[in-house]
Amino acid sequence: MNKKDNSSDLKEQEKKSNSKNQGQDFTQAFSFAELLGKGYNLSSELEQESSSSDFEQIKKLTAHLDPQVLAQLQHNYDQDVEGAIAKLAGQTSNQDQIISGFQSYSSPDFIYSDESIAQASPMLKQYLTIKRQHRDKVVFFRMGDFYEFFFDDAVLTAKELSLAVSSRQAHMGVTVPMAGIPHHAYEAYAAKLVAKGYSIAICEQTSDPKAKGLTERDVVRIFTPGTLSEESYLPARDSKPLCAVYADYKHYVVALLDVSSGFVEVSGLDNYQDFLSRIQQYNPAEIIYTDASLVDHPSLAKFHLTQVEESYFKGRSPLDNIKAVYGAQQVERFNAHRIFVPATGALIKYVQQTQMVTPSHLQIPHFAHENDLVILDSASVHNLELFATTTGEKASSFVEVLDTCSSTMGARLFRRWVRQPTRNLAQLEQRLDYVETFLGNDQARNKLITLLKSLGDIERIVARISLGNASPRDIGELRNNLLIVPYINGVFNEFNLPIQELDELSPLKDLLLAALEDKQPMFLRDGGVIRSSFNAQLADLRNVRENVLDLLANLEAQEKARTGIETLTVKLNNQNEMYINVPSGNASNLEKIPDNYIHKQSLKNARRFVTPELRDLEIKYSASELQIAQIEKDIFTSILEALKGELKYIQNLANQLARLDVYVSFAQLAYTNNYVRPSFNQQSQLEIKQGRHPVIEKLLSTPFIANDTNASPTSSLQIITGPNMGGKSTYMRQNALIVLMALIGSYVPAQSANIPLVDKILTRIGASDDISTGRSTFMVEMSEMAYILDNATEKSLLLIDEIGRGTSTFDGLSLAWGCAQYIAQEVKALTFFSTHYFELTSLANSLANVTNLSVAAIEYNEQISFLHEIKPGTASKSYGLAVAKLAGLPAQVLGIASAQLKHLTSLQQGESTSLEVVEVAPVQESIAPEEKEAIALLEQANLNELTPIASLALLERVQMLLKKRK
Ligand SMILES: Nc1ncnc2c1ncn2[C@@H]1O[C@H](COP(=O)(O)OP(=O)(O)OP(=O)(O)O)[C@@H](O)[C@H]1O
Repeated sequence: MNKKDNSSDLKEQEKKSNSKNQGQDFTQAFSFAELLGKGYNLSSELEQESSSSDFEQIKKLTAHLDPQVLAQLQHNYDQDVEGAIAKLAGQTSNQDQIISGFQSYSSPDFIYSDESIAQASPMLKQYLTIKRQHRDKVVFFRMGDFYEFFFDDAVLTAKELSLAVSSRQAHMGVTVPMAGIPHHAYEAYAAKLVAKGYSIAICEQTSDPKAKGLTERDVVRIFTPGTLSEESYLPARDSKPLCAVYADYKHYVVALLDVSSGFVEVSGLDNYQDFLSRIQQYNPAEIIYTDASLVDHPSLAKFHLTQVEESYFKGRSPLDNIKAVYGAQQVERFNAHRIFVPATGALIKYVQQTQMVTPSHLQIPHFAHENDLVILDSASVHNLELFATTTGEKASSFVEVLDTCSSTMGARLFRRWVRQPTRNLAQLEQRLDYVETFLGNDQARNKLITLLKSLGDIERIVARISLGNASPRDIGELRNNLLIVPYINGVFNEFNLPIQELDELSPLKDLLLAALEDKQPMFLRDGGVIRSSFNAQLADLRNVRENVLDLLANLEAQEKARTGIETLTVKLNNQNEMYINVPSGNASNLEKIPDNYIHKQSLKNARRFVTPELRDLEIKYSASELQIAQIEKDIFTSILEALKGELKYIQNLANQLARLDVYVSFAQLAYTNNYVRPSFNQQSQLEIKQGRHPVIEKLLSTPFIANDTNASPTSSLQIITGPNMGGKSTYMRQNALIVLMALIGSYVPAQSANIPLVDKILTRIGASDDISTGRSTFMVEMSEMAYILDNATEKSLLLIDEIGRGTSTFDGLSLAWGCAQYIAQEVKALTFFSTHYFELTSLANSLANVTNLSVAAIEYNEQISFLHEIKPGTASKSYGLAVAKLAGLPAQVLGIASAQLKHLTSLQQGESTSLEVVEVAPVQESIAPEEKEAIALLEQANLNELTPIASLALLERVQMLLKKRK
């Protein structure tokens, strides 16, 4: 659209606004109101631009509107943007109208060229210069009371945030769409965009907007999906971490940072597949990289990938950044792990660049030692339903069902542990010792749960203090939490074993107790943050404000007594002026006026005076409001500074509380669900007595059948056969989940469990097309299998469920056999291998480390009943037809299938040569005539009229018929 079109748009609006029902045309009026709102706020700058004819037009157009309608719309717009927009969207019925004419708009690259910037008006020049540096972000450009969006950003925000888009004068022949939001509502809008995966640059006015000339502007904060610390952008019980990835010729590195808590972890992997798995495990909200080939893999396509300059990762900058944040001591530690430097340094720089401060809350990086890591491939995370079920539902996932943490800090730590199981034995035993201790006293544990439930999110408050966006409410919350800590320490004494006490941070607590009012406002500007008792000047000023009328009354009484003028009054007017009023009708009054009264004003019936004392009070009173705000601000800032100095200790306390919460919740889980403490071994032995599936047992309404597991290097490959629906997948998953639970330090659902410290849990369960990468079911299956065969070791745990289903029977069987034999002979990992190919069970005849297991089922009268019991040996048959019957397949189909099954069996035994079409007569209704009669009797009975006796007779007849049927 060019300028001509644009002005014709405005003419069209003018025409509409002149029409009789202009007041009812909400949509139209709304956009005028919006324009007007912008016009007011932009006026000084727009008017300075020689070519601001559009501004003139806006003024002209809005002048036609009924002022009342306009005022109301303006008010709606300011008070309730969301509501006004929703109303607008509702009335326009379709979003296209809101962005009329801009659907296919795209601003050309040349508008960011030097030439374009040179030709732009001053304000646009400023905008383009800033936007040129932030092309990949939506720029929130502050203009007066609004944040404005221009060009593509305007069209994008109009679409994503349902804003009305207008256009200003064209630049270089290119239409300039613009949209805007009121500044005070920006958080909600920004949160929406960030949730949709956009990055945002907030550009503020950095010089006084009232001063002459162009207001200076600069980007003060960048929001990206992985660098958020504000509560409104983050899920409470999970984190949105940032990852940096790097590789040299030998190693792959993933560095993780949770900006909202300061947690940093770096892992080095020696192969690309493990590197990919590690990223999946972390599930970052954003990944930064410089080398594109490193992230060019379909499994990473779902992540928000941000390419940064090479200097983030290379040269001196990374080490300098590490030094700036952690000091020389940590640099030495990094010297021993040089490969960790680039990615860690890049993380720090990215946070500096987006938050515009050097973060002081980053925790000492945890180097994930390769010997401690347990790799979970993405198939395991998916198939073990750790964070969502395979159908995408969150509520019945492992973490949701087992998260009983009392605080959000604990809930996030629990999820982090689930993502990062460990095989560091000392660490696991220490966690389990705590769980055991807390399990030891139910009453004390319940007290701890109550206390932990009242905790706020200290971890995130620490991050906000460090990044400079902590609110008074945050600090009030911190104070309240510090008050709880001594009580928690008190409960520790009730347990049998000694528990290290939490640091109560008493000096800090005392400071906050003394300084902060009991209740804190959200914003400092709302006032009432600091206690009067904390600062004498503040007390004095508040006293003046709150007690001014009393003070004046006292003064009045005092002056009356001193002067003897009975009718004298001391007044405060609307302009905050104070004076002594002496009625002048009585001459004796005037004679009594003392020397220190200074004449202020003479009225017809009175004279007004001030005294030095009264003037002091007046000055104090007028200035008190601003002074109070200033004093509160100064004190609050100094408190924040004090807290920054103690950040490490507060963070340490937050970490301790989070861990405590997880231990207590593990103890509570163990108590309510009858879990047991696992033991560990390095010999790849998995021995579980009466193991259960931790999630299914909680969701089933019927009792869960517990099963034993005994796998070791002498029986490392366990082939499981049995009917569909028999419980094979459940059994395999339960084994993996029990191992995983043990490797995060939890008790496990079993009577006893001896768990191997496995290096990887790799899974191949179920078949699904991967539409996103265009791979067929069979291709996905084979790729996953290839990864497993390539990466599994003797120390791994493998779950393989029905490999070879997506191709012909013989191909499938041969492939399944090949994989099973290779795993048994070469990989030697502990493997649960479920299959419907009975042929595979004969592997056990020739390979010593292969064991056969089967799921028991009973078939009676063509009905199948599942026992869900796992037993040694091979299943006698597959019961596929019985299950199909259960599922309701037509009887005729079952008849054909049954005949073909017989043929196939004889074919295998060489008795016949090929399959042929089988004719099966339409199956007669399997229902007996007696049953039919019984049903008809029940159907026809009028229950409203049946007497009790007749009902009994009917029941008797029905029962007799059913007994008679064959
Ligand atoms: N041990 C158990 N105790 C109670 N119910 C169970 C048990 N194991 C499985 N089930 C129930 O049986 C259902 C089917 O189990 P599962 O999916 O494990 O069977 P399967 O043998 O793997 O079947 P298929 O071969 O068709 O994949 C489960 O959803 C669960 O409700």
